Amino acid sequence: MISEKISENSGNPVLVVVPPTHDGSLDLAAAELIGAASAVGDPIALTDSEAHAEALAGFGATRVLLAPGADVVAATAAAYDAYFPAAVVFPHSVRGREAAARFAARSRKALLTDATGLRTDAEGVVTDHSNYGGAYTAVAAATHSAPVVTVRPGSVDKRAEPAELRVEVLEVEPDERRAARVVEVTPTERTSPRPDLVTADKVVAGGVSLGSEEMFEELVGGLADALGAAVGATRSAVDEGQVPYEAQIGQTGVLVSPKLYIAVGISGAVQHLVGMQTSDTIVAINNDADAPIFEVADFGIVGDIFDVVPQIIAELEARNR
Ligand SMILES: Cc1cc2nc3c(=O)[nH]c(=O)nc-3n(C[C@H](O)[C@H](O)[C@H](O)COP(=O)(O)OP(=O)(O)OC[C@H]3O[C@@H](n4cnc5c(N)ncnc54)[C@H](O)[C@@H]3O)c2cc1C
Repeated sequence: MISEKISENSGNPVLVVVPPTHDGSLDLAAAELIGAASAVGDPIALTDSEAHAEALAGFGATRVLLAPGADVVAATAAAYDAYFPAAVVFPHSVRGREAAARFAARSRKALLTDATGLRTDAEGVVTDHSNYGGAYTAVAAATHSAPVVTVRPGSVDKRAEPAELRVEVLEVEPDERRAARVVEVTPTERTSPRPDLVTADKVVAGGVSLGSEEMFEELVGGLADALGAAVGATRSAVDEGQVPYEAQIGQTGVLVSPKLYIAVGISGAVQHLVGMQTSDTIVAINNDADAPIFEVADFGIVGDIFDVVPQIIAELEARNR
């Protein structure tokens, strides 16, 4: 059934795998993944849920493959064999990474992880990767077959034009091989009414120099609220108990890529930079003009955070009134 439809398929398919979520909602990265794939070909989305087909076409998937109840890796293999895409794209999320790695190992394809973009050169699909806090950008390509790519959330601005809804049910052979099974899901209780850190457009992050939980909340929280931003932190601020771990940004925290990132009293250690340096606009406030954060900042204020930040908050509050 599928092979009959291959001839109808557009020239250069790129398979976008949208992994199932624990609550059945559509993966937040879907639009971004389809946008990233559209830079190198015609995005074909693979999902386990018919309920998401319309949204995926709206994001630009020229075809939506449905594989309800199938293991995501087995479904990806079936979709690959049907369409021979130029690349197979997953989100760089916990589920996306796990599925991408299993598919790449099983199908013996190159795995290019944490890409910040896809494009083509004379030889085919290449991916961009930002390393060591943005100090180096690496370009990667597979030496054989289509690459399996995971895309960093929030790193691709491109969005595809909406496409006509074309749905196809994929036939997936039952697979007896071992697969990861989610045994239990315990949602973390969100304690803050502020925007979610990972998906926020604006982030205000603070460092250990805030000195206390109260001061962190007053300055970093206050500036975040004046801007409608999420609150982030360095590991040192978390280690000092100024803010919970869920706010930690960096190598051992979350990766963020907002439109605006304000660093309040943050030195700019490489372990922090890896988590935020793909932000569109970075503003740094630090009293040390030689702090490494200024090397990645678009705008810098050399000054004392205890002087500068209350003035910015007062100015924003006056404008918001
Ligand atoms: C394996 C490993 C993993 C790590 N993972 C992470 C991670 O995920 N995320 C992370 O953030 N870190 C991580 N770290 C820690 C990282 O190396 C740094 O120690 C940490 O990021 C520094 O945090 P900071 O900027 O708050 O503190 P500091 O480096 O101490 O910097 C404080 C800054 O505040 C400035 N300052 C002080 N007082 C004022 C003032 N009054 N006004 C203005 N500026 C002021 C100072 O000039 C300084 O630049 C990791 C480290 C290791 C070894």
